[in-house]
Order: sequence, then structure tokens, then C-alpha cells
Amino acid sequence: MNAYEVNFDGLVGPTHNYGGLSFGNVASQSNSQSISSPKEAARQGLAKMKALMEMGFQQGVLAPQERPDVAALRSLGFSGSDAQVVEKAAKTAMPLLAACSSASSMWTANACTVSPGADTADGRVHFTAANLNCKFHRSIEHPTTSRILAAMFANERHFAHHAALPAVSQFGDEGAANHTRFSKHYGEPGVEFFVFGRSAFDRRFPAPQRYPARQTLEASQAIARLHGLDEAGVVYAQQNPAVIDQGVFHNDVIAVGNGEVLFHHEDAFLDSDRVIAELHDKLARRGGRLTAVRVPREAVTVDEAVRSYLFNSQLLSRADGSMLLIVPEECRNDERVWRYLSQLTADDGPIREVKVFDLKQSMQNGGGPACLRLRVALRQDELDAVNPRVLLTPSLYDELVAWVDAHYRDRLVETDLADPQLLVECRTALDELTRILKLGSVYPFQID
Ligand SMILES: NCCC[C@H](NC(=O)CCC(=O)O)C(=O)O
Repeated sequence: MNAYEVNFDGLVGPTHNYGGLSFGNVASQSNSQSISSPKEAARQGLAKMKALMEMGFQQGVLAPQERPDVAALRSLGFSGSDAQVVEKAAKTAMPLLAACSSASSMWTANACTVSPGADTADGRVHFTAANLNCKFHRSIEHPTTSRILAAMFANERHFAHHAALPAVSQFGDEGAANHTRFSKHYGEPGVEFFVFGRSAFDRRFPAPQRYPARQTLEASQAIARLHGLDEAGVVYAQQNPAVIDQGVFHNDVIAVGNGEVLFHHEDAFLDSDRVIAELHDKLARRGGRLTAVRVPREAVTVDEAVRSYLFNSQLLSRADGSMLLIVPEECRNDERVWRYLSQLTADDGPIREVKVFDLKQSMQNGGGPACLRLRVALRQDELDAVNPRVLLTPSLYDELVAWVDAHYRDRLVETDLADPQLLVECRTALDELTRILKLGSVYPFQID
């Protein structure tokens, strides 16, 4: 039976702005208070989705969230009508309003962790929503994320959904950004690779000193248990704490894997040789042959990787078995990174082509091509069970562009978040979107 990797890209929400909310994420911190364009951001994301669809890849869409999150503000003590809640928060606690207004759910690599049916004990595709509890503005995403995933993958025979892990930092979980899967073919058992930043319960593991490690070993282990993964098909690795301290807040800022290929910086992991050897052995027992493309620091420094987002790329398998790398424009603007990429595709390795996309609006908040997509490997029968309206087609693309143009602002700054009209605009847009994508009622304003 055929099997595919389907990329579900996050549709950027109408409140996309630069709140400077993510300590440890260099782009988010340095672009704080810049002027954003929600419309341009959404269009840039849609252009990438369309391009992949036109290249023949399976492409899906994941809906944004209701923002400002009035329910979250109410839980923090703001009261009155919805408009009053927003006004009071703006007057007395602007940082909280900004946090409750972030469009951060666009980075769907952080929506959940997914294990394909070929890897799990019951043969179903398993999803665990990420609690994202390192940052308040992201910790409020998972209840709606769970409802949206349930509406997209609404078939109990094929899909199993798990609620987010306990909402404490000891089980800090950032979803697929710290998870990669290797396999010879998408429909066959593979090796799931979990990369964590620290251990919460075992003091023998080192930890970063400057910036937080968002993902814990214990969270990754819990997900492997929930999904019913076989130890023979699981590898855990600790991210190098030194690179977290240089701004690598998720593993997908320093490594990306697909099929039988791992593309990574030489400083990405602690005990790198052991990690690669274990991946190699476990994949070999699944009938695959790992190729690790290791980028030396002489070619690209960690700092250059963080600024260009070289590794926050999409590594895609083409029909002929070779691979294509989707990188952000920032890679072409960096002379050394671009030189490295030119050499990479000229060499005899698995990566034969590089395509560049302008994702500046998202990049300025630290979200590149890989952050913007959730990968779900599906066999044909599982793909047939997905809500068909969330799979991109030329006509859905046209509909979504028209929807963005009708509802999104061209420009947004922090003071605009205080405008109660923004909430009305957001709800009107999302109400229409749930009809376009046939999601049913998934937003708090639709169900409360
Ligand atoms: N995978 C990419 C995630 C980027 C995301 N940035 C943010 O939330 C920045 C939002 C702001 O600063 O407005 C994060 O750090 O989790």
C-alpha cells in the first residue's frame, strides 16, 4: 500500500505580531515590537503550501487559534464583557494581553508529536498534543490544538489522540520540533528519534546555563509509552546544552531528518558518535541504511545556523528517491551558508536540490519552514480517513487566499491588540474558516 509524508502547515492567524515573548529564541527577542503584517505572513505561508502541492507533495492545512484568548485572560482575573476584558488587560497588564494575543500556533511542528501506525503497538497513528509549558503564550494552545486535531483526524480505527502531558516544566514537551522519524519507506516500521534538552528527575544530565531547555527526557519517554513504541525503534539523545545557550531552543533549529537521512550540525548532540551509531544500528534492523550529513563548524558556525535557519528546513523525498531541501531566504542572504548549500547539492550526497522561500514574517519570530509544518506519515487507507477539507487543493488554496484578503490586517503593532474590534475580526474570520475546512465547533467562542 502506498504511504506518504503529509505536511500540515499552520495557517498564520489574524493577530500575528512581534511580542518578544520567547526568551532563548534570538529572533523573537530581537524583533520585539517590530511592525508585523498578518496578511503578508499568511500569504507567505500559503505560497509555500501551494508550491509543495504543485511539486506533487501531499499538503494539508492546520487552522489557527482564537486570539486574543479571552478565556485565558478571564482565568487571570480580568472580568466584564469580552471587550472589557481586553480593555482592562491592555490598561493594566499589556504583557499579558500580548501573550494572550500571539499567533504562535502557526508553528505546527510544536502542535503535537505524531507516531505513524507502522511504529505503534495498536497500529493506529498516535498524536500527543504538546503542553508547550515553557512559555505562557504557548501553554494556552493545546486545548484548542487537541480539538482541531480531533476534527482533522476523526476516525478511531486509524487515529488515537492523547491529551497534553501534565502541565509542569518537568514534563515540558514541545512536540515534533524535538522528534524525527527515520524509515526506509513511510509505511514501514521506523526509528523514532527523541531529542531532549535536560532531564527533570536525573541530576546526572547536564543542562544549559543561560537559556531554558524546553523539552525534558521524561516528557519524551512518556510519549513513547503513550504511543506504544517498541524500544527497538526508539533512540533518545540529549541536545548539546551549549547550543541551547546559543539560541537553539528546539532541536529543529540544528538538525532535520527524513527517510534514511539525518542532516545535522556537528555540535547538535551530546555524545554525537554514540547517537549516530545507535540510529544507524536500529535503522539497519528495520531494513534501512542511515546517511548522516554532518555539517562541520568550519563550514557553518552554530551562530550562522541560528541566524540563517539552515537546519530549520524541510527535507523532502522526491519520487526518484533523491532529496530536496526547502530553506528560508535568509540562507541565500548568508554568503557562507549559501556556499555550503551550493557545495552540498554539487556533491554526490542524498540532497540534490535546494529551494528558497520568503517566510520573513514568521522567521522574525524564529519560525522557519520546518517550524511551520507538522509531518504526519500516513498509509493510503489512513490518508483516506483524514477530513478531506484540510488537504490542500488548487481551489482550497484560492478560497484561503480570498479568506485572508477579506479578514486580515496589513499591519499590526502592539497597541492594536487593545482594539476590541480585533477580537471581533478574528472570531468572524475563524467562524468562516471552520465552515471552509469543515471542522465543526473547535473554538472557545463557538462552544462556550
Ligand atoms: N518552532 C518555532 C517556534 C517559534 C516560537 N516563537 C514565538 O513564540 C515568538 C512569539 C513572539 O515573540 O511574538 C517559539 O519560540 O516557540
